[in-house]
Amino acid sequence: MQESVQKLVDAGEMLPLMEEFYTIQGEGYHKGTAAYFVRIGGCDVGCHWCDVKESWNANLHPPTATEEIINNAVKYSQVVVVTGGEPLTWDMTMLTKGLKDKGAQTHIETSGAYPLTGHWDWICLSPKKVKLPKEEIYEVADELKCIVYNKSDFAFAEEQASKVSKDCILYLQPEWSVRDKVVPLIVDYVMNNPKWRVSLQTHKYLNIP
Ligand SMILES: C[S@@+](CC[C@H](N)C(=O)[O-])C[C@H]1O[C@@H](n2cnc3c(N)ncnc32)[C@H](O)[C@@H]1O
Ligand SMILES: Nc1nc2[nH]cc(C(=O)O)c2c(=O)[nH]1
Ligand code: SF4
Ligand SMILES: [Mg+2]
Repeated sequence: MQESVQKLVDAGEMLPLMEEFYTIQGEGYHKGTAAYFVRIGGCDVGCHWCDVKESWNANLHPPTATEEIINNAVKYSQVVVVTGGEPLTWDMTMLTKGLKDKGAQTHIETSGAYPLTGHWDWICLSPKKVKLPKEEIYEVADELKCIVYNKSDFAFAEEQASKVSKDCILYLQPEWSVRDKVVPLIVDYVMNNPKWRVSLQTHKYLNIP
């Protein structure tokens, strides 16, 4: 990358944009709600079941002016979900300030593995064992969305739930490729531990992005 571009990316004035699309939030608390998704490339957390591995290598995604991302997003929706990749790889200050200045609600999907930047109306924290969240994000997470791939993920989810605020909404979401096997376990678990709720990737059932 050109040095001048690298500087702008470091400052959050440009971001490696992978894709952006207007759709229905499929997961978690806001599922069913129209939102504009901004997917930023770059992630080195390395979840083996990640459903967007094409996002990992930031160099494959063109550095795009943050102002351009903002001006485009607000044309479509008052709710903008920033995801990735891992958006907190980058400085989210400029992006979220610009979106909020234009009256948009800013939501983030994050593993929390990097320092929290940006001004967020909604933080969905989806912690990963392989790269744990930074301590600072637990107290400000609005929802905790733990992915269940096997039985050991329930213990990890409880550990993570003990770190968030009392108002944080707790979700268990099946890992897509093993959903038939883990959905019954999640259903049982939620009935026995009703502080948890089920989250499904409803967009995959609806065949929308
Ligand atoms: C692709 S990630 C991008 C944002 C951020 N890197 C993160 O992991 O939160 C968006 C959401 O999809 C979830 N996810 C990714 N792959 C999944 C899969 N195969 N099954 C279920 N959920 C998945 C993640 O846990 C996260 O909540
Ligand atoms: N419809 C839809 N809802 C989503 N919620 C979180 C997503 C993500 O990949 O971060 C996602 C996604 O990719 N599509
Ligand atoms: S942290 Fe998110 S984007 Fe990164 S590998 Fe895991 S699920 Fe995929
Ligand atoms: Mg997704």
